[in-house]
Amino acid sequence: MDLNILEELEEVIKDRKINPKEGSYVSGLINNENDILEKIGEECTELLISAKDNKNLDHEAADLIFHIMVLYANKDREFNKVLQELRERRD
Ligand SMILES: N=c1c2ncn([C@@H]3O[C@H](COP(=O)(O)OP(=O)(O)OP(=O)(O)O)[C@@H](O)[C@H]3O)c2ncn1[C@@H]1O[C@H](COP(=O)(O)O)[C@@H](O)[C@H]1O
Repeated sequence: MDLNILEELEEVIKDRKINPKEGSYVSGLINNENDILEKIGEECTELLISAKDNKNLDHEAADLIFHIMVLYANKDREFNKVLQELRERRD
């Protein structure tokens, strides 16, 4: 499993927060937690529909994970906490 992509993506998201970039999707969304949460709500619904239709599941799951990562960056919370949480749940 390629977990490096999560680290790379987290770095880009954090950088967009500190150094806003013209035309950047992340820069436009970050710092506005209500917008981020609204987007996560939409992405959850899109994931449910795609699962029921058996269509675009990977695309929609990636969208949801990405937006959760934006939320974590906005809260200055390491996404690694999620991975740690899963690790701690292991039997
Ligand atoms: N991984 C993503 C990523 N995933 C989803 N999105 C955006 O999230 C939005 C999702 O919106 P919607 O679900 O409403 O769907 P949509 O607009 O119809 O587009 P789809 O994604 O469904 O095709 C789209 O505008 C996508 O472009 C992303 N935008 C950026 N990234 C990463 O973030 C990095 C920085 O991006 P910028 O901030 O734009 O430079 C990029 O290099 C990418 O690695």
